[in-house]
Amino acid sequence: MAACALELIQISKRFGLVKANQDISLCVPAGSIHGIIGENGAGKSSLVNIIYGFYQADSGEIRIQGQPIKIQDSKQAIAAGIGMVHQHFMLVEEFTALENIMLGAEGGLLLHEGEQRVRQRLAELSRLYGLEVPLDTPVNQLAVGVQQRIEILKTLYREARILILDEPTGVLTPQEADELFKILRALKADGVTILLITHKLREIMAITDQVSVMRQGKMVAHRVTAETSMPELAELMVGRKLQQSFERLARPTGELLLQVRDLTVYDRQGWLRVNKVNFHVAAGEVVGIAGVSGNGQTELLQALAGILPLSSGEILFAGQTITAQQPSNPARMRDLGMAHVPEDRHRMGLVLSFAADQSSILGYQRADKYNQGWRLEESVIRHEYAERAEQFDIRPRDPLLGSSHFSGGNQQKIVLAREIGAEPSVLLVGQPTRGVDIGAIEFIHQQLMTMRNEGKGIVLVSVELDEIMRLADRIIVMCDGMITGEVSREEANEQILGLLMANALGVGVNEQPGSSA
Ligand SMILES: Nc1ncnc2c1ncn2[C@@H]1O[C@H](COP(=O)(O)OP(=O)(O)OP(=O)(O)O)[C@@H](O)[C@H]1O
Repeated sequence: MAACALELIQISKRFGLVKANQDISLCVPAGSIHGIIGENGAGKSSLVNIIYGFYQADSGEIRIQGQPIKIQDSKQAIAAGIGMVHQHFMLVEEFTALENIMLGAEGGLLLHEGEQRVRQRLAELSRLYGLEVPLDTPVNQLAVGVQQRIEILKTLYREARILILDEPTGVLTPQEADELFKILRALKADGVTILLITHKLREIMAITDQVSVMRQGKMVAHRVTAETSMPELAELMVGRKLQQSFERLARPTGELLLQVRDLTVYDRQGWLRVNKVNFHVAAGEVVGIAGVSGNGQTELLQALAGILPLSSGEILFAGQTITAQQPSNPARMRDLGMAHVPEDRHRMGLVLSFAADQSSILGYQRADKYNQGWRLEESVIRHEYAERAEQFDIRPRDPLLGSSHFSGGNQQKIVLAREIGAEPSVLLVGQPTRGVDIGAIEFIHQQLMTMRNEGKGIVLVSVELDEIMRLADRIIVMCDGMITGEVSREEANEQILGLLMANALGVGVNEQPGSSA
């Protein structure tokens, strides 16, 4: 086996009472792709944040190419040849790709001559590893997959030879994930060492050479990928066998809960995002909305939740008609019985500086049960949070811990527990299991199915086709803001959905098969 490009020796890290990492030892052989898996809160992000200098280990040693090294900040990590692509990108959205890549690399924006040099180098890197990136477009106009390529390019421009990716496919479509894997294989072929954190065992099997399993802060197993299997890894991660199916009551769908007619929505930058969309949701059904991310699904959910204004068309919900002239807002939609789990929990689902129990009532803080005169009823909030944390297995249980201090998957559970706990008649849910471990995915799917079986309506946006096909009764596909098709649960398969996602059938504005009007 090749020498360790990166070696960890008995790394430990505590946050208050939480032992995030306990005596972690790991050797990542040079030029290999090494996976790390583990449940939410197992300590994966903490570990890579230590390697990248965001956190300091309480004890233990890091060695790069056999040499012990102290990494006190990200500058030192970069100088040691380590690059990191975070779960949440670190790009300045208004800047172009080029500006982002240059930012901080050579003291900010360069003179024209310098810029040409940078462009040349980036062109070389792009060619070498298949990293196509439009350099002069502001980042906020680029698809998520492209933004991620910018992050990778940025690390390579800084000469990273060890690349850490923290859940890189959580935000990608299957096609974008395939692209990423091609890039990772090209990097590996060139001798780059890759450390990959993911919840997706299929990805582990497809791309890694070795895999290490973490549980509750400890490293519990190492395997050569070719010598293990998904069931073995799943069991090592959660310490039990997973249930494969859940109860889906065969029930006739009920009354119409939500109708959307000719809905057109522009985003805050003035781009047309939702283009004359028609669909409905009945009681007792999950309507899945599939699509490559960035094709209007986010804005559709936001318009339904009262966050984005309608440009034209109407939403009929709970006896109310919402139009451009008669707009709504999030508080009113909540009062009417619409709950929303936003796709981006960091920006919209939580206030990161709030304690967990405060985040758990966000948006519902005006409800009578939480208020006593002018004051918030803290004991009621705390009691309710304790119940939800127990039910959703939010770890750690501490209601006073800041929301930013929870692991990604546990933050997601806080948001889900709040919105499902509000007992809406329609739940809008975007990427419910992004960053969530397989045990928790099973639990969340079960919760959504229970809501459906109880006669609630669910609009489920997900880039995970497996998830949509598992949960949805009907699947609507969006491309370029339009509905390009609708398939029943029985008809759905990856090929059909893939074709509709690419609008290969060339559906236009006036011939939407998803129309229910
Ligand atoms: N800054 C912090 N302050 C307090 N506790 C923290 C902090 N960062 C992490 N923790 C805690 O450390 C533990 C490990 O968290 P970590 O984010 O490393 O888990 P993870 O395996 O990456 O989880 P996920 O898959 O959900 O992203 C968790 O219990 C978390 O709440």
